[in-house]
Amino acid sequence: MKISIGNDHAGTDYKFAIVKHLEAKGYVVNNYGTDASDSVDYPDFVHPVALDVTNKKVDFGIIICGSGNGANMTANKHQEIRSALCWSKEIVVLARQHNDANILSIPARYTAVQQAIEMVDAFLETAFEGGRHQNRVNKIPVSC
Ligand SMILES: O=C(CO)[C@H](O)[C@H](O)COP(=O)(O)O
Repeated sequence: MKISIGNDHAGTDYKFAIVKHLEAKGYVVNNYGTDASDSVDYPDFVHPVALDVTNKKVDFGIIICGSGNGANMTANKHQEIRSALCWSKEIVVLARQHNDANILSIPARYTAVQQAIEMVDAFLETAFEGGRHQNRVNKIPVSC
C-alpha cells in the first residue's frame, strides 16, 4: 500500500515517527512534509498529498499540523478528497467505515505520538462499509 504524507513545522516529529512506523510495516511512503522545525505554511505541504490521492498515485494520505484544521481545510478543497480531522481511534474508524475518508488529518499539538500512530493504523486497516453510507458519500461533492 502506498501513502503520501505532509506536515508543517508543528507536525515534523510526528511525521518522522509515523513514517518510521509505516515503513517498518512495509508501506511505501511519499514524504511531502517539511523535515525541519522552521515555520512554514501548511497548504504548501498538503496540496501535494491531496493531488496524489486524487490522481490515485497512492491509496491514502496523512496530513499533520498543529490543530489539524488548516491541513484538513486545505485538503478538502480538492473535489475528490474526503479528509477527516480525527482525535481518537474511534473517530478514525467511523471516518473510514461511514465516510470513506481518503485522508487522515492529525492535530499534532493535541495528540500524543503513540495515539497518532494508533490512529494511522486504524485508518489504514479499516474498510468502508458502503451500503447506505455510499449514497451519502455520493452526495458530498458540490455539483452546482
Ligand atoms: O495548526 C495549524 C494550522 O491549522 C498550524 O500548525 C498552526 O497554525 C501553526 O502555528 P504557529 O505558526 O504559531 O506555529
